[in-house]
Amino acid sequence: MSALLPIVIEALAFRPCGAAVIDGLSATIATPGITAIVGPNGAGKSVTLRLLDGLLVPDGGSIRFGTRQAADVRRAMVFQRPALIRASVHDNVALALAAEGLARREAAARVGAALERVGLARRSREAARRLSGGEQQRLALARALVTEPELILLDEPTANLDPGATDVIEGIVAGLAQAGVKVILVSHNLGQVARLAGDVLVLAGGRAVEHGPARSVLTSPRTPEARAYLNGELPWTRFAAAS
Ligand SMILES: Nc1ncnc2c1ncn2[C@@H]1O[C@H](COP(=O)(O)OP(=O)(O)OP(=O)(O)O)[C@@H](O)[C@H]1O
Repeated sequence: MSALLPIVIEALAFRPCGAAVIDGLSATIATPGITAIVGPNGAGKSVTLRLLDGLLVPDGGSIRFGTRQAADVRRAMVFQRPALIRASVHDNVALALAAEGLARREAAARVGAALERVGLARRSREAARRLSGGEQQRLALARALVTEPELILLDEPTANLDPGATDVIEGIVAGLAQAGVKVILVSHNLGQVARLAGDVLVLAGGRAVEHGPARSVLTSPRTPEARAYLNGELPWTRFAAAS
């Protein structure tokens, strides 16, 4: 199979109501493993993930996935708040396979393997809505994994979770990356970014302001926008003070 990498984002624009939400974003994601996208609220991180997933269509620019046609890239996205149906844990995962037309036995095996991977195999008959927040997020991960994605897009997957549940999710995500799945993770948890990511892309105002190895971006950011975000400053305070 031809390569998924590099993912080349070029002059990407998204202007849903005239005003630019994504404003000429360019970046090349060339390394396997986990890429983190960070930046202040409203920077355009979630929209970028949706554009990468194909859920939103850009108004300009392009996203290329190695030598592959975008439509052939098996992608899955996990949202901050998992949208679950009123059904069992098993059926919530099986739903993701509905379009694949698999034989019942094969579908059941795939669902079982995905639930095993996130530690929910024994809970498969329970009602999904009765799971805790952390368990629901693991279920959302299983629903993404069952489609056997090459690229998984995670939008703040641990934003509402306690440290223990966060640790479990981080272990699953690290395992996916080790197994060769390309992961792009949006997170405000900079400790998590330091633990997981190989490279970090910083967005501000719908543009990429910095991109590099996690260690150097997190410890010595080069641009004022990245420094402002990573130092926990409110950017408008900083820039207003400078003007
Ligand atoms: N589908 C959409 N159509 C129009 N505007 C949108 C859409 N999705 C998001 N926006 C707007 O785009 C801007 C960026 O939103 P986005 O959710 O990408 O920010 P973010 O960087 O993920 O922020 P946060 O850290 O707060 O989650 C916001 O002003 C938001 O209201």
